[in-house]
Amino acid sequence: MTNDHTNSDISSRSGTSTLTSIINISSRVNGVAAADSNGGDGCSDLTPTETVKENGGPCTATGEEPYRLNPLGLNLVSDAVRGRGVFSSRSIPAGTLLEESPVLVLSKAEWDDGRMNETVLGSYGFCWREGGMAIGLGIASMFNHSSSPSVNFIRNYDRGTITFRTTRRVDAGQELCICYSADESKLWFTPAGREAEWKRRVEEEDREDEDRMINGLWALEPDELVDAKELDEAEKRRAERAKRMALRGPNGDVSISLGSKEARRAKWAEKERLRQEESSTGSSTSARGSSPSGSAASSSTRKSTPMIAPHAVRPSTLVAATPILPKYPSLPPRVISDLPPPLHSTPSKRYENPTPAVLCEDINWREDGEGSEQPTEWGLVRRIKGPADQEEGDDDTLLDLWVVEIDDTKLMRHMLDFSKELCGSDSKMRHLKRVARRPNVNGIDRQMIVLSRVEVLDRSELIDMMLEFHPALSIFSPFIYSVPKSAARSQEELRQKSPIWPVVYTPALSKPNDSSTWPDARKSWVDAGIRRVLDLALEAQQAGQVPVACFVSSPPESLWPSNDGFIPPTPGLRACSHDTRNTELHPLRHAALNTIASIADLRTRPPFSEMQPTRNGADYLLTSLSLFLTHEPCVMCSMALLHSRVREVFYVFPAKRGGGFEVTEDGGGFGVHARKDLNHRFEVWRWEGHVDERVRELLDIDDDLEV
Ligand SMILES: C[S@@+](CC[C@H](N)C(=O)[O-])C[C@H]1O[C@@H](n2cnc3c(N)ncnc32)[C@H](O)[C@@H]1O
Repeated sequence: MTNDHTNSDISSRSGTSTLTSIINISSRVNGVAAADSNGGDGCSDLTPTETVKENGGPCTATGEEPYRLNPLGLNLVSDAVRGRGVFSSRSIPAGTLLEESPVLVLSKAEWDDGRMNETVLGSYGFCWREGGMAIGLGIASMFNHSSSPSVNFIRNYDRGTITFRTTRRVDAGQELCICYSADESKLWFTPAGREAEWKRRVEEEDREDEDRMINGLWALEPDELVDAKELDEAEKRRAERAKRMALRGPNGDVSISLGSKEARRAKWAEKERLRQEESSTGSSTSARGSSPSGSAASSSTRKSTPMIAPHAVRPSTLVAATPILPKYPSLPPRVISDLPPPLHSTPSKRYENPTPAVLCEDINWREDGEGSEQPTEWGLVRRIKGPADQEEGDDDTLLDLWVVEIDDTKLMRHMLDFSKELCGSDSKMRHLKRVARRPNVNGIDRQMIVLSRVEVLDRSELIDMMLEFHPALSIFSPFIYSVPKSAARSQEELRQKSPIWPVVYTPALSKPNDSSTWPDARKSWVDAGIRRVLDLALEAQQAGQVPVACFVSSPPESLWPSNDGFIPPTPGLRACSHDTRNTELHPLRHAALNTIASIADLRTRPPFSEMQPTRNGADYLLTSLSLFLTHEPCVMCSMALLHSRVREVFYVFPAKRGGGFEVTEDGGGFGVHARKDLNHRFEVWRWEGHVDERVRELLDIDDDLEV
């Protein structure tokens, strides 16, 4: 097949058949016939989905040879939600090169002017250098997205190819996925299985955008108003918002909005209009991924985001940088003498180049737990729960709901539809079955249907809404009923809760609360990590530093958890640091922040710069790493650890005041590592093993010092 032929073949087709052609080309590039060259065992092991054969049609179980894409025995398998994807028909080890796929590169102008986002190719482009876009041939275009990908890709700009390599072992029948974007809110489609979470995020973003827009308009001086109509619209939005707020619970956590689809469509149309206005006035920051072609806006009817695959951005994110920026009232000029005195006496020191990070020595531990250099009386390590863990464990509390009793089966349908519309989006009611059957006093069964949380709607609002939904519902009289606040996490809980109200059963992964069940190898490794930071902190103390130290490392492979979502860490990556505020004359040089900076620095230099990053676009993160600290970190460092996506943290000394992790029974403390309102959680463990009294004294720090 000549190049000319290939090109015309591709451009003359559209949709699925085009891509099937591309795949056939790939097979030939790999020197493999399209038919199975591996003596494979058909598509039965790949159920429940179908295998796509060479002509794009499904392979039936009629003894037909299974289709293999390349010598590794990769298959295309399709399902209704995600479309086609790449599956393995045999076990493939970590680090295997799956394919180096050639790409066709379009410049930014070609992509935008050709309105590619409005074509089928809009979902297939890889961002390329200088704002260009690349369409991958071979299997490149067939990988679906996963947030814990089994395949990594590297763009080879000079060769015009993309290399795909496995990041972990992939078993026969498993799908091979890449990560399009570490931030899933930037995807232009709802990742399968994430619909509920996605809906919640879109709603949150919409609310934020709306706030921004309203506040922005409100902050404009009258003579700066671009258009009086905009002000009207802002006013309308404010009113709408106020109305919706009235339907929210005290935490503002549920939005009950009947017919919200139309509202969202209108809002997005408005955003697109604003975005277009912005790009026509040239004020846009035109980085790819934050500013699609102007033409893309008109495609909003085809799909919500006319953006391209990896690193694409949904429109609501685009508009976050919206045109109408708030204008803050100008502050009175500040008199220099009002300012506090400078924090440091030698300002030149503040901006010294930091010394490059060094890969510190590994810790001394034993797989069998025996014979470490400093055998410890093995101490207990206790898991520190955050507010989210505590809430999940909070199992015996009740929730007040509005319910109705119903015996008329004809009205049942209407009432169920109303209930679905009303409480379907309330995350605090998802654990409840909507109907309960209860024998009443005369022994006759009665049905009850849940409607809403009492704290979200009052009775008269609810009755108005019922009437508006269907006049026949006006005969019902809602009353308050107390139901279990959370799902059943064990069979025992299911038995206890269901007689009160039927709840769903979501068995919890049992998380150990202490180290008693840990394997010896983990005990030995954690012990060695703790010893390392105690030693480092003593050295820091002797050097006149604040005696707080930190060590971060990828855990040895034998200690990796076996759960699906675990992303293997960068092997051998580790760093340590102590607090350096005294020598660097900088108040933010805390041990944890220094260590995060060291990891980011190490990843930019060999050997780590040459390794596959654990996840594209996430090179600076502490993904899957374990971190040891002498002291519970301050809130700032705890947030930095959260932002770095650390996997677990161990520390020895709790903060005397205002640490980032520990929470008190009366609800004090922050529990930054496990909060529902933050987007990452990690495990936190407090070491309660033996620490020499003298060491404790030397490492004691002031009550008020943030570390
Ligand atoms: C580069 S294509 C991947 C191949 C595609 N499945 C096909 O059949 O051609 C990207 C498209 O696949 C779908 N997709 C990929 N990953 C997905 C996921 N995790 N969940 C749902 N759809 C996904 C989306 O429709 C997206 O626009």
